[in-house]
Amino acid sequence: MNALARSSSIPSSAENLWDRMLDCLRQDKRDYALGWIGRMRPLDVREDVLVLGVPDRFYRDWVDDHYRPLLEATLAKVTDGPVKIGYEVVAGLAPGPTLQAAPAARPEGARPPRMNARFTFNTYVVADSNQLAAAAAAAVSDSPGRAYNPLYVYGGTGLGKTHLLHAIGNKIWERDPTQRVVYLSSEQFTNEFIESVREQRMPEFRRKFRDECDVLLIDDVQFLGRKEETQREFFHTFNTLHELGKAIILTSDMVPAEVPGLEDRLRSRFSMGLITDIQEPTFETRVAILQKKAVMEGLELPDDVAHFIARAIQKNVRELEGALVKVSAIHSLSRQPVTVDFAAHVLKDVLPSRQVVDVEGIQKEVARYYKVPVEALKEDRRHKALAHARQVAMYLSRKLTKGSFPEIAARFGKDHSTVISAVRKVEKLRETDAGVKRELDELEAKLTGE
Ligand SMILES: Nc1ncnc2c1ncn2[C@@H]1O[C@H](COP(=O)(O)OP(=O)(O)OP(=O)(O)O)[C@@H](O)[C@H]1O
Repeated sequence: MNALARSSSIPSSAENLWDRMLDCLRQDKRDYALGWIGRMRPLDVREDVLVLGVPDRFYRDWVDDHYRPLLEATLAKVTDGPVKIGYEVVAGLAPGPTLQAAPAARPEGARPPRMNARFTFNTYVVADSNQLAAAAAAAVSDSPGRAYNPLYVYGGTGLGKTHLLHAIGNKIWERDPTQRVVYLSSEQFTNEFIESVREQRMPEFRRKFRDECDVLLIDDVQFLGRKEETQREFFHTFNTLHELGKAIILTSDMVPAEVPGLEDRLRSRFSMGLITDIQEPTFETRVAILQKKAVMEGLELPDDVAHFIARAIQKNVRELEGALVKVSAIHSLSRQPVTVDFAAHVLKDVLPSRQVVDVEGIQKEVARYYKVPVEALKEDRRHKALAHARQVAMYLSRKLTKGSFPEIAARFGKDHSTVISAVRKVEKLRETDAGVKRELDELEAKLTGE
């Protein structure tokens, strides 16, 4: 029996539940949402899902983007047990209000300015490289102002700091849209401060950041360095919010102690809560991120292509994402299948030439160099020259693609112990045999373009 029907005090029919939800929304003064929500029809209760009828897919996506948290919170109030909202398109239902009309009809329900609805915990891949930062961010969004105040997240460019900052703000706001979440970069804070001074609007500025703020999210806090007046204002903003138990979350590309020109009193304030870093993602994390983003893009991404891109772009998730978007866009325009060759071609301008090296490319180059057929590299023939070429190709595959032994072995139709012993043998030869060293140097130069 499903959770909705389990409790005898709970209405079992979809209509009954829906009426109670609408009453609840009116009582909670959420009438602004009824324009959209009120046009849906309760259809059914399946497992733990209340299924609502919507006129079309556009309507469904809009309602889901804007009202799912409110709908699920309201559903939780009128029933118990884990319950979710589902949608089904029903022809003939009245179409929704126009998009333009919607924000005016629901001003207090609008997402806080500058907040990106795409950056959520659901779309964030957690791995070793960001585990602590993600766990701390989740804790802060569960108990804002109590857990780790301030939370200070630092790390290199394009590694997901801004994403986490938005995820915290989105989660707090989605759970309770009355929470006043203020997000901006430290540069924007500086600009607003300067403008407010110039236009004599400081009381308004202080009201915004001190009185009308429950959660302050400041991105790239390192830009406060050497801005003395702004730092002074920020110091007082920080103290006021902190004393009131309001949550403060900061990101930066370095630890507070290293931010040039940052006053000591801010350094020590920034270190009062938790300082945590985000490291460069490992190969496995990069693959996981690509796979998640591919699902979001609606792109079917074969594993070997994900591995190829993840090997080529190692330091920056933004670039990783950019590469995937490019592959996806050109695939949908050209309808060409997504293969490693296709990705290498599409990304040739994005990737430095040494980065587009893959096992197939290495096999071709090595075969050409030793004047043997490519296919012979994948066979078992023990002819001395062939065995040498095969071992060199395995060694270079390991060195230049950073692929795992089993991955490389699969490309040669061998098992991984064969690749391990080939790599060891060539490593030794490189040190002891000047001829082999020269061959390897020449091959590497050809393959990497260096
Ligand atoms: N772990 C992750 N999971 C999913 N997406 C990620 C992850 N890390 C980064 N991204 C994505 O990479 C892109 C860049 O991330 P973000 O803007 O948060 O980086 P940043 O660390 O703030 O960079 P910068 O210091 O340059 O501002 C975003 O589109 C973000 O969604």
